[in-house]
Amino acid sequence: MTQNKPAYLLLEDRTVFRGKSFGAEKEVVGEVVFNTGMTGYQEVLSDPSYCGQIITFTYPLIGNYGINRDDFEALHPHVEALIVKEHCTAPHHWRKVLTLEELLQEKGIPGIYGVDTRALTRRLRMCGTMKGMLIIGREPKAEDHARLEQLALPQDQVARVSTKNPYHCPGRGKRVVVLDFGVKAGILRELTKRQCDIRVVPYDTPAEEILGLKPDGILLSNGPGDPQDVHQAPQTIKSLLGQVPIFGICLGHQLLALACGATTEKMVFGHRGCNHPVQDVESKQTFLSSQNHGYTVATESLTGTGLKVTFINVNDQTVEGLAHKSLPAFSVQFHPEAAPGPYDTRYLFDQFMEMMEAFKTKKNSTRGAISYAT
Ligand SMILES: NC(=O)CC[C@H](N)C(=O)O
Repeated sequence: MTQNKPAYLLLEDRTVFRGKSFGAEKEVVGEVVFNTGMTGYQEVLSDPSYCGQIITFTYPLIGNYGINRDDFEALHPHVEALIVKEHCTAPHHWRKVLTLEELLQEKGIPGIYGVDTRALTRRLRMCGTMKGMLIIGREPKAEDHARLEQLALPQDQVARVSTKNPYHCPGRGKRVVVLDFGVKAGILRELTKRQCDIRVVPYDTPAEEILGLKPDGILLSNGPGDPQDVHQAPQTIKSLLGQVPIFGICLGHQLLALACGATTEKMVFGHRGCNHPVQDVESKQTFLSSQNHGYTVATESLTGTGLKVTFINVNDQTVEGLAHKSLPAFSVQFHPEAAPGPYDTRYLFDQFMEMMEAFKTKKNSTRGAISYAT
């Protein structure tokens, strides 16, 4: 039990935040990012896209409804550490099976509480996300900072979180191959609700193997890290484009853009939370969306790619959605499956279903056509 040992977060810019330890007693290094959601800590903790990151929540009380059996987005959380103002030791909810601290201990994840998370968030907003080191039971030393500066953040997070073996979630409807870059359970849930027959395959599955599964559509999942580190994915997606309808979510959206020749860039502090407004460029309708990303598609790189912008972020005008102008492929930077967050954009899964149906109908009608020699 590590509760109440002094603990420190040392940032790359030498700032130190002091708090107390809870969860596992472990010194870790990661990219420190902030999430502005008021609820949904269990989904956030278990979202594979946070692999390698230390999360601080801007909401001051975390853990007040405990941890339940239903809301995990992956079997094992991949987050490096958690930083909160206050963690609740006596949560109350009828679905509660563990406290937040019990989960952190069980999964070997360290946490710090009692931190001025407002000041930490302001620092990250001003200076951008940066590397951080968690130190427990002793004050940070100059050598720690030197070590932190030298340590490179990992680049293999997708390989770490993607499934090692293909698996099948049977259904009566459309066959969807999910290219797993770190898929959230929420995405599979939305496909299952629509009766899809789902084949989840590892992130590095070759295009021929994917097409060999005879999919009606391909879903490019969310995932951690820099999209430019997933080297073979853009080439695979390029070979699939036009052959089968494609829907990309978050990392999947960024990889679709790379496959079409656009570029991605790192944002200063990213978008992580449940209330990010996005606007449909055509209808001008605004939706609230759930988001978790630190990279974005560079708007100026879209010229000549065949892609058009379908959604923009209302706060900073960054690209939030893309569609191919002539091929059946579209993508969003935000999370239509929510988990956690608002369900405003869940209709995009229906749009994917319609795209698969239209593509199948068109293919069948051209396959059966008789051509006459003239
Ligand atoms: N949720 C995601 O898929 C995140 C995508 C990517 N890792 C980013 O941070 O931008």
